[in-house]
Amino acid sequence: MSTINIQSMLKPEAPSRTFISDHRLSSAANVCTSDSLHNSRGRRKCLRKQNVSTVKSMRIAQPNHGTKFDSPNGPLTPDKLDSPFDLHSSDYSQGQSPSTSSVTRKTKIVCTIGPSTSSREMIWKLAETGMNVARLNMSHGDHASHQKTIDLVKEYNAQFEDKVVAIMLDTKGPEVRSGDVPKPILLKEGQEFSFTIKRGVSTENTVSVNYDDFVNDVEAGDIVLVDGGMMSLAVKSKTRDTVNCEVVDGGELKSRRHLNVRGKSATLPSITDKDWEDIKFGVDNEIDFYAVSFVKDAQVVHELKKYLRSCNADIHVIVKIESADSIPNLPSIISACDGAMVARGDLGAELPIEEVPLLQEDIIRRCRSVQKPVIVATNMLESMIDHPTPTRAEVSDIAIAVKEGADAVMLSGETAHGKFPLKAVKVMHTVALRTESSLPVTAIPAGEFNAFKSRMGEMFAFHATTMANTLATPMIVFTRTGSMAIHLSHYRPSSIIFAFTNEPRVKQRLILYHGLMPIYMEFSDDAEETFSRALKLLVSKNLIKEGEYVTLVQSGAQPIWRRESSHHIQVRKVQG
Ligand SMILES: Nc1ncnc2c1ncn2[C@@H]1O[C@H](COP(=O)(O)OP(=O)(O)OP(=O)(O)O)[C@@H](O)[C@H]1O
Ligand SMILES: CC(=O)C(=O)O
Repeated sequence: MSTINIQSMLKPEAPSRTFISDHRLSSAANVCTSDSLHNSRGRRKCLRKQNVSTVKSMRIAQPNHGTKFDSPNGPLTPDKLDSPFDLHSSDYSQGQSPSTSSVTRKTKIVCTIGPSTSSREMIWKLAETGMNVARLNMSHGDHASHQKTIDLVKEYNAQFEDKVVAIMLDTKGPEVRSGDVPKPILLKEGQEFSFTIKRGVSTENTVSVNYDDFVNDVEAGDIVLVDGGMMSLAVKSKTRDTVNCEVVDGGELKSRRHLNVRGKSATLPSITDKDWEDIKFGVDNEIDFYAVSFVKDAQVVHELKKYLRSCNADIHVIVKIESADSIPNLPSIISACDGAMVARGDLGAELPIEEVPLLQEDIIRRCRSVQKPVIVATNMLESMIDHPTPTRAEVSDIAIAVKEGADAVMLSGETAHGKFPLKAVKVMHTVALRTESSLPVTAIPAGEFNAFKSRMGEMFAFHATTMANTLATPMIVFTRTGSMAIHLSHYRPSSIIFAFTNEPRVKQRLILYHGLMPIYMEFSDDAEETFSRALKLLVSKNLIKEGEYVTLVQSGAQPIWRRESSHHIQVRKVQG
């Protein structure tokens, strides 16, 4: 076992900017020297000599850009990858579950549950294929149908200590929609067409809209988008109750279609009366996350959090960035929330579509810098709603989100009402896994060094990550609040992080974070006994092997065995 203890960590030498060069991590005993650790033969010898070894001084290498180097656990590049080329469409038609180990995938998968996937069988298969979070879209379905899904997910979760699917309730928000039409209205380019706030109108040149301020919000010259841009109309004039347009891009206007005005957000409150009812439904069911639609400022997040505190509900708030008005307020919104979703559908309707990739990158960067999870959503495998294979552009889209460091990627219609929901999850899994395997071992983002000096948990997470990366070991952390696991996830170690917690809600929540595999376990007062049980459990589940080395982190805001020891990072060999 190699141990770095806190007393020796309090006076680190000044680190360099982007990597530690010849950074000395000293501890009480001197068993392995810097040279022996850096030299692969020496390192093996040293680690073989005794399973318990203490790191005296260690050179931590520059970020490894693709070069394999030896470690006690073998090559650093992941070796357990599924082949990206082993997809056979016949294996993944609806109802068949491929056996996919999602253990080594770090980017999480959110699946929207809908008619294609709401059965018990499909929830099970989605979970086994790689779903980490089940999303309930409150724009569709009713409480009875969503209740059924929640119960099924909870039934699944109750069977496993090392598997979990979190539940995310996505609010409908202040959506503006056209009214019901008995049959689709054909819109032709150049034709005049009007939206009226009068109820129940459906003629070949006018349809109702469900939002009275629509006439006040739009001006001549605005562009109205239907279904996120499938059709578009230019506003020409308006009266007290009607907006007159000319069709720019035509199509078939069906019932209750989503309307956006390019560059403008509706002046409706972000949380509507229906949303409050749905939020209460979420509280009653102890769901894990709200995805709040059309957040425009931090105020709405504060309001929701205040309500949740008043109900004593421990539910995290993910803001959906999809409203034009949210963009100038991104810093305060991200500071107020618990995580964010890049909701590219509405974002690309309210803002010019060419802004979407840039905003995606910016939102991911902002969330990562404050250790909050970020989800990239919409159209990721859109063609798989109808087809068994994705387009190459869709595959690249997933790869880009993974490279940008998103915690999660999301499927919408693909799993809600698509023909190939399991295959879509499998494709997402495989593409994410393959992309992750190509990423260089993390360089710590510039600017991080100043932050961790004053924060013990972050400092430990940083050094533990550097050690685990250097030695190519999985990480194991024990956490009550989740905070240390989140710090570790932030540094994006090259291996998976097994996060043991004795809090079921923390287990549920951690599944959204990059690289974390949360596992429920009771903690005893005896740290050694708890470590030993944790290692046995991982071995019994084939998650680690006997003889393998693991990096064990014992730290965080509330160290669990405070009386027994100080903060520790240990490297130890898994014993039989
Ligand atoms: N619970 C549900 N019940 C029935 N259909 C659903 C449900 N959830 C999703 N769907 C269907 O899956 C489609 C895609 O889901 P998604 O979550 O992307 O909806 P959306 O973005 O709100 O789309 P839309 O604007 O069409 O409502 C929806 O348009 C709907 O047809
Ligand atoms: C997910 C969602 O709501 C959007 O992309 O608009």
